[in-house]
Amino acid sequence: MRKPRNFPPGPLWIPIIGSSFHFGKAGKAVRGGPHVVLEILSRRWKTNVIGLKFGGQIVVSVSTYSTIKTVLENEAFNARPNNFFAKQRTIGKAPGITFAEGRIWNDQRKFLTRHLRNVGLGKSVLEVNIREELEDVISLIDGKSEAVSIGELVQPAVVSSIWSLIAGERLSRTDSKFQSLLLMLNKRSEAFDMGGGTLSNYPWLRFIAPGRVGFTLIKRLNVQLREILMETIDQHQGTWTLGNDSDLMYSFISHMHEQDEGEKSLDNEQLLMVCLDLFVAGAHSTGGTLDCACLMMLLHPDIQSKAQEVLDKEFSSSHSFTYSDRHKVPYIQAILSEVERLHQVFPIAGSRRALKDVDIEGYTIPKDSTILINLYSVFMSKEVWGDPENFRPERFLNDHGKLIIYDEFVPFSTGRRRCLGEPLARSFLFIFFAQLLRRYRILPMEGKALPSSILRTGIVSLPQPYSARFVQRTN
Ligand code: HEM
Repeated sequence: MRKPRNFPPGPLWIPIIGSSFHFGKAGKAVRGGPHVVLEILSRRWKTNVIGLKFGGQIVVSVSTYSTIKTVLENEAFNARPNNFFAKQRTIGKAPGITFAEGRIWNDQRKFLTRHLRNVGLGKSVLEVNIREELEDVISLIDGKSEAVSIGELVQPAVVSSIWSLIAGERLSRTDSKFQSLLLMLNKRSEAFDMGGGTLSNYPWLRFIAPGRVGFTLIKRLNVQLREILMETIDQHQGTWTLGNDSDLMYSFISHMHEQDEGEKSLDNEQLLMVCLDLFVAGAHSTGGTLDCACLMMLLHPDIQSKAQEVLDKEFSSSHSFTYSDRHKVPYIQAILSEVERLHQVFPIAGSRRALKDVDIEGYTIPKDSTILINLYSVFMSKEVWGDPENFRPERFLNDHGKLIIYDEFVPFSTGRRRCLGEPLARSFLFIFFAQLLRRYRILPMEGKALPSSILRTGIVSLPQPYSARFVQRTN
């Protein structure tokens, strides 16, 4: 295939594999994931818009804040790629929320935003739920005499919080349903890391090496996840009564009853996919960010000490944190912001698809191209941050110690399709982080090398597994 007319510059296309060879070659020369390679290519070609082709897919990567904002605010980029990866993640035929578009996306987005506002965000229901999870994590840490792998403790807590919002019940960590859900979500994420990109670009590989590209595992996990979620959806269908919107499943069933005669888009399949999308989008991202925040405290003891001084000054040791406490401790918010900036769990924000031919910075992006939004380029911009490679929470504070809101700080993306769960993620991160730091000194393991701050790149970038000592503070 020849490059389309007025296509953005980028590496040479080779028959069948497109830019993969040159992309891979550029990748070998740098340390870091695809976002780093895209940034290098962008500099090499002196452009914010790079044109690529992976297998049969035309891909365009955009970098720098102004170009990214232009793309994210353009309705013509408000769809997601419709490739093999997208089809595999949908289990059945329903689009859910993350891969929905057009009228269904609009409806589901409005419905979910309203529901999350009503039952959760800013309401005590959500905070009670987060606090219960936190107490569980604290009891597990207190029960350990030595190494704590905080990532392994907090990720189940996020899954459990999301489950409570969805199904209105709290599952104990030892509950077999919860254990299966957690295991499957983790394995599914690993399987997509292993094969997601390859399968999207070369879907025919599933016939040749289904095991190696993760296809067999993805299929099996889809069936198992479906069973767990459908069982709970069926229970909700059986017990639903008019006016009971106490959890997301009931609320969705009410919404189903409201849909126009003959309208078929809202059904159990769609509810199943919405639930799965919330787990997939929210669990590893929120858990991974908190894990990173603890790691940064371990690696920067001076910053940890300052954070603890700030917390000790404002709150007693028996204080139970709420999200509104954040206003009293901007330094804690600054630390979390700096973690989100320097260690992005999504260095490439959710990919988009061009709904028509669109001109960006003088280049023509062909209809149906996949657009990669390289947030890494924004967060590592020298022009914006001066010293982007340093972990320096103070950059988020003004001379009066108040939080600075930067336009360029968009870890949850921007535009109409930005993250739906941001307030949930932010409440979770603040309450957990503040309470853990108020209670524990996070220390390295004695006699062991310090853990690395370089993240493992995958669909979500996460810290490499590490252990720390969580020593209870005395005051
Ligand atoms: C630190 C945690 C999180 C980060 C950094 C994050 C970041 C993002 C980003 C960058 C996107 C792509 C937006 C775009 O395409 O422009 C996204 C989408 C999304 N996120 Fe989050 N997210 C987090 C937590 C959560 C949580 C807790 C939930 C819900 C439980 C959630 C639900 C979603 C959904 C449903 C979408 C797709 C929205 C749509 O397509 O309309 N996220 N998130």
